[in-house]
Amino acid sequence: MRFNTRTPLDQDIIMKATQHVANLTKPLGSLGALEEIYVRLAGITGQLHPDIGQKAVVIMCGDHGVAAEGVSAYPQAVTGLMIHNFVKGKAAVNVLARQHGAEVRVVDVGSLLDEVPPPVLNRQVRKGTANFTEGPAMSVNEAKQATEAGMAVVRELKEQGVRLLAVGEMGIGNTTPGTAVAAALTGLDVDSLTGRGTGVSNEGFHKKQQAIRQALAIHRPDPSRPLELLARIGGLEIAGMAGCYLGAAKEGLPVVMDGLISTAAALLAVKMEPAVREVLFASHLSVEPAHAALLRELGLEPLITAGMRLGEASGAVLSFPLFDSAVGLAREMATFADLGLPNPASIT
Ligand SMILES: O=C(O)c1ccc[n+]([C@@H]2O[C@H](COP(=O)([O-])O)[C@@H](O)[C@H]2O)c1
Ligand SMILES: Cc1cc2nc[nH]c2cc1C
Repeated sequence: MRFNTRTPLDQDIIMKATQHVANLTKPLGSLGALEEIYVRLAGITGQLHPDIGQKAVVIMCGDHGVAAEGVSAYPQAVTGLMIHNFVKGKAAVNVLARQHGAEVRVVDVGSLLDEVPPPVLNRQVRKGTANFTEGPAMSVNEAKQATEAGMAVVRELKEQGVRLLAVGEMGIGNTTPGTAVAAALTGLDVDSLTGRGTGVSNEGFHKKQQAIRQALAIHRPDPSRPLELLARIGGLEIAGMAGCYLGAAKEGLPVVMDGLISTAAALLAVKMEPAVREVLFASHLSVEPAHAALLRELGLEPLITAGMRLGEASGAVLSFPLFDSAVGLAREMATFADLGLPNPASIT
């Protein structure tokens, strides 16, 4: 399957933005990652002064059959309970979204809930994945449906005026498929990639490594067939997030990833459609070891290292003020020309 995306970056604006940021009244390169953010936002939006005013966060939710292996510190019912918590506006991501002016869109692509509380979008493809230590997590068609649900949500948000997006997830057990996807895509060994997720016990940690190893042995996932890989060892919310990134590339919308699971979905989306890489931004560095490996593979540096491992797009939303700062600095700072100097090189 091909997901058509347009070529996102405007090279002419990139050149102008690079020149503009070099002419600001500061030592060359001294605003570090903020300069890169600004230039890339300009390239994606085609605007020398990018409009990222209207922001949204998408939280993809799904349950996992592999939870039956005892791989999480929390019971599976917490996925549904947290969906209700998002609706009440009481989860960490709701607080951060209020603080940083972002709308929260919760999408259920496959939790175990029989009744999905409004205004959560009910896009359940099935009620949780199958246990991937026994068979494929889902069918290729189900993975495709969940991916398309993510693409559709992003299209709607763009139409509603959203200009900067954060993507995250909720799904008890999902650091297990997240790590399996990371192992399959990076080729690194399971021992070095597996972390404790929500804080699983030693016993659970060994079961988790065992489950991942077994899944890789049974399914032999092929990185050159990302949709099939996603169906075999991924998850419904992972597919939904991959669709969000594909949608963002198609719509020319900058999109901020969160931790391990959302970054695994992003690398899958890049494997499906390489142009996705151009619209992706890393926010924080999760405690999960597989997260650093995935970011390395994507060639992206996290902005924040805060020892977080929450998920639900919390790290992504936390980074929003840095994006506003990047754009505000480029818009409001004086240039050397304003000080009567032709260009920064003439100062030395
Ligand atoms: O984003 C991360 O890097 C991250 C790291 C650890 C845990 N999580 C969250 O915790 C849940 C998965 O953890 P677990 O232990 O149940 O696999 C899921 O809801 C994620 O949002 C998220
Ligand atoms: C309480 C709780 C909240 C979460 N948010 C994202 N993942 C989570 C996992 C748990 C257990």
